[in-house]
Amino acid sequence: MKIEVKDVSKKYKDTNALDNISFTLNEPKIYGLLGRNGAGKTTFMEILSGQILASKGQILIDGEPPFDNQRLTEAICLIKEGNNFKRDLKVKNVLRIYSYFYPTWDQELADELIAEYNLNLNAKVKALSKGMVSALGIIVGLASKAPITIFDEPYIGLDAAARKKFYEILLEEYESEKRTIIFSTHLIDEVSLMFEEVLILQDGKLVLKEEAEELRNNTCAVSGTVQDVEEFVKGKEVIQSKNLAGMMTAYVYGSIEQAKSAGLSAEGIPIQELMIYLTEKKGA
Ligand SMILES: Nc1ncnc2c1ncn2[C@@H]1O[C@H](COP(=O)(O)OP(=O)(O)OP(=O)(O)O)[C@@H](O)[C@H]1O
Repeated sequence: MKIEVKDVSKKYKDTNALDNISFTLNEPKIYGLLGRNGAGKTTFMEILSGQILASKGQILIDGEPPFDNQRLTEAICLIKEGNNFKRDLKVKNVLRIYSYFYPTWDQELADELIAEYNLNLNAKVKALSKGMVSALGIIVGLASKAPITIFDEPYIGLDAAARKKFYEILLEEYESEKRTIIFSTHLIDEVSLMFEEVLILQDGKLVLKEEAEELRNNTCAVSGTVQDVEEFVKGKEVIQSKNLAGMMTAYVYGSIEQAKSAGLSAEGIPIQELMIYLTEKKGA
């Protein structure tokens, strides 16, 4: 489904949670939505999923706004960090409700995941551990098979092995049937290899939207003497630079090969670091 974000702002009293952002997501991909605390990620995901309205501008999904739009809400599944489910419901009833709600629901996958995460179907949500509540969210998100599936830090309380399993199943599912997956997380290093496109928000503004492959190939950390590095970065966009004892490291848009052929040492920048440098620069 095509997602068009047109001049969207969201204001809460004095806070501009989103400040005039515009972009288009044209195709099913795994998108990483990144940014520091309070950058506006959750606000964006809530507007996209039709849960709240923008103060200005609009989001269109295949040309229609998602708010109060059943055709679209059946096509979007947002799993948040917590509070996804009524606490007094039994797990089996939560799953039943979602299976009725999503026309694309995959019960076989849900059953497989229930077994994988050892979820007690007769337990009430309020009796589950934090990790188990997250597992329930993950099951709903994956089994919904919603054409737009959004995960907002979905794994609080889940241990590393359970998270790894989640990533594996997510990728398997995605490979067998492409859908738009928007993934917001602070554990960027763990998941960044899954991302096909990365969006970074800062203070409600979009500071980067780029194919992950492009980022990997066209950004690098270049190190050498201050003079050599300064010479190399002339005319290039510098994301961040650091000087120490006559040596300099610059994080730039440019290929590793280009830097190496200029006699400098160069390496790729992990997406997590890139996010930090980009948001430092803009915040400075
Ligand atoms: N319901 C609300 N009422 C008032 N302010 C809000 C509300 N929701 C969000 N905000 C504010 O809007 C800004 C963006 O919040 P948002 O939750 O969208 O950020 P985020 O990027 O998801 O942050 P985090 O990574 O910490 O979850 C923050 O300053 C936040 O305090």
